[in-house]
Amino acid sequence: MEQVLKLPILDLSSPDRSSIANCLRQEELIEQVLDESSKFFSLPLEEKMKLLRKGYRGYTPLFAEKSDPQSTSKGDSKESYSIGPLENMNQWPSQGTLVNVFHIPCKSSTEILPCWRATMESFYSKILSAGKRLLSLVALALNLNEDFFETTGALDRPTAVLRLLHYPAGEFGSSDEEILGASAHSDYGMVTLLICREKSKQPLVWEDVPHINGAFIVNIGDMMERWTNCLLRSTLHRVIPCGQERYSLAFFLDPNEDCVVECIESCCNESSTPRFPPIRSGDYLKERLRLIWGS
Ligand SMILES: O=C(O)CCC(=O)C(=O)O
Ligand SMILES: [Fe+2]
Repeated sequence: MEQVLKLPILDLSSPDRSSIANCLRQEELIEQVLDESSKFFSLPLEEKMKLLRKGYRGYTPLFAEKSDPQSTSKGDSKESYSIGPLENMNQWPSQGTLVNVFHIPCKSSTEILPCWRATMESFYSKILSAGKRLLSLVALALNLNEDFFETTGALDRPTAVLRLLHYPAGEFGSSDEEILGASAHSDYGMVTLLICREKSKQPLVWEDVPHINGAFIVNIGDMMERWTNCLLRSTLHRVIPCGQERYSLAFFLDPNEDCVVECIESCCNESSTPRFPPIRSGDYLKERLRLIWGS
């Protein structure tokens, strides 16, 4: 029998939580982003390869990433395109100019995707403010000031990345090789807001996370787990192929690269001492990304 995980559903649509509520009401925009995303992924491979990932931004082709670096498979059966941050470009020397972030100047892409950049920028700004509001609620839940993640500097030029994901349909592995859409992993940062168009089936040992229209799935990331001394646990998750094409959008809201992530005072005491040494967010992220890309 299929098991579906009963996750708590947080309704943030009360008037005093307007920025999140406004974002969650953007179902039309979300559909547009998914449409624009599918148009991008339907471009010929050579067009997409012109936009190959620089740093973490840009196009990552099929099998180029292993979300679980220990996996012996040839890679995840997904392709992705990562965007962000939109401003303060100098913090990522590899990223180049604003135009390069979107890699749009190639003529055919401009013609095929006239609304692409505007749609992504609009969605990026909205999901960023929703993520920030969500973090203020996390802070309140931890008995901290609402602006805790602002005052630590985490949200001052955060490492916030919108990732468009496409899992093509089809059998990719030989019978003795298990190829997953995304091999098992937890996300690395603070919180991830996830939207998907198709729901994927997980075998019994994993639990199926249902998609609800107009809602995000929220994953706690590893840096949040370190900050809270495991009070908030990061979520191990994966995507298995279900024989159908699948599109999703993941928004990773991670701290400013210079932010030092160390156990929050209210999350440790004499019997629960800090489990992790302080780390600089940028160093931690760089190492985790090096492992999944193998470079
Ligand atoms: O596509 C999904 O549903 C999950 C993607 C994911 O876990 C990731 O990119 O980190
Ligand atoms: Fe993930």
